[in-house]
Amino acid sequence: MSRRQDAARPRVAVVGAGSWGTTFGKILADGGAHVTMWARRPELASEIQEGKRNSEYLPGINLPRDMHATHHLSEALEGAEQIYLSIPSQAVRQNLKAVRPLISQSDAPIVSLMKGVERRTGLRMSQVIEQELHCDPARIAVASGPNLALEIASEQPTAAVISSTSQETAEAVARRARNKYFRTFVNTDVIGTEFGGVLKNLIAVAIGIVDGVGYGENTKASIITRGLVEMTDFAVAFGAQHETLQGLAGLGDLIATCQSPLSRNNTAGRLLGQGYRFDDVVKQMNQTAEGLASVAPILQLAREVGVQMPIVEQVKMVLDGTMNPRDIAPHLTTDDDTPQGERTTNGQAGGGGALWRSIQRALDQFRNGGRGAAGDRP
Ligand SMILES: NC(=O)C1=CN([C@@H]2O[C@H](COP(=O)(O)OP(=O)(O)OC[C@H]3O[C@@H](n4cnc5c(N)ncnc54)[C@H](O)[C@@H]3O)[C@@H](O)[C@H]2O)C=CC1
Ligand SMILES: O=C(CO)COP(=O)(O)O
Repeated sequence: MSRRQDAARPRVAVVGAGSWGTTFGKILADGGAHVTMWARRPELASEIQEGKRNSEYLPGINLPRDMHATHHLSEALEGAEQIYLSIPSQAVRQNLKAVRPLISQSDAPIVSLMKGVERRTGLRMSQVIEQELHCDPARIAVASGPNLALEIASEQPTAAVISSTSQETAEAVARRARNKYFRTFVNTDVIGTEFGGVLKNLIAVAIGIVDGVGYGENTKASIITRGLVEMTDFAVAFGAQHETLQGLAGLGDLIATCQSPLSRNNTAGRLLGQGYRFDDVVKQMNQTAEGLASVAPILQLAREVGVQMPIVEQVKMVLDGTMNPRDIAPHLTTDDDTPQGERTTNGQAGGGGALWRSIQRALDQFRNGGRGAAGDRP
């Protein structure tokens, strides 16, 4: 590609050059954008810029020849029409403080690729972005779904959902963030989409734990199924749509993360199940396992709205060293003595659920102006 052709392409910035940031940069570049990655470490920026590799996070992957990288934030953000953020959730606020003065003249959409909540505040990443950048929520989007970085970097066909309270923002981002191997749907349920990504990490830690102990498929299927109920109850209590949790950002991501040894949350859980202590697990993980930091704030939020999360509670006890990993599986309900009904939906269960879903669909179509944008609706 000539310099002139390169300059004519829409510019986007990706802040964070770990496994997901770099993979998303590749998605965007393969979709036709002029991508500049920001890497915190100069040596990583130069490996991407010069060698078109990120050997620490994406071994064996060749990055697009026209993908750029810098360790100067101002260079990465200059002229960006869309800005994607992919840094560990606990570091987002401090990084946004550096981003803010550099984009004061810009109204570019800000897209969160992260799947954690802030430990100190319990806030979702879109809320932290809104606070730190003082921007209209309609400018913020989040991307989520069954998106194990290394598989996508190998160009295996994958779907994701882009969510924003503004349908227009969601569609603009979804149009940019797609290519022949990466398909993006849209929705306007930011709460459900973000919480889906956060909560499936906690269930994936539980799955890792029982895997590490040596339990088999029945145990894992039981935890995945009951885990989805916990995820749904929690997210709906905070205003999410039930259906979002059945879609790519909920069930889809839950399946991928719970099944794959590529998942860092699953891997962290497996080490705990094998008997490693929490501190040793953290030392062994050289990549981000968001679930470990999200457990405590999620349980705090659950208590505030009166939602019971027996599986997540047990994950916390294993992390704290107060429960033997072997004991996690039998306690799948909150009350082991009294048999519970197998409730799989929230308050709109039964006949009301179908009616509710058709009302939601009608509302969605109305919001889309009858254009039938590809919503992520099962
Ligand atoms: N890797 C994956 O398959 C996927 C990850 N995600 C989410 O993407 C987010 C980022 O995760 P990954 O890229 O996987 O993590 P990673 O561990 O691969 O990379 C994190 C990057 O952030 C940098 N970093 C660490 N501390 C920092 C700080 N204080 N300030 C600035 N940069 C810092 C690291 O140097 C590294 O480049 C997480 O929220 C994760 O849940 C979402 C979908 C898929
Ligand atoms: O979010 C992911 C897949 O969708 C990645 O999961 P891990 O962070 O557990 O690797």
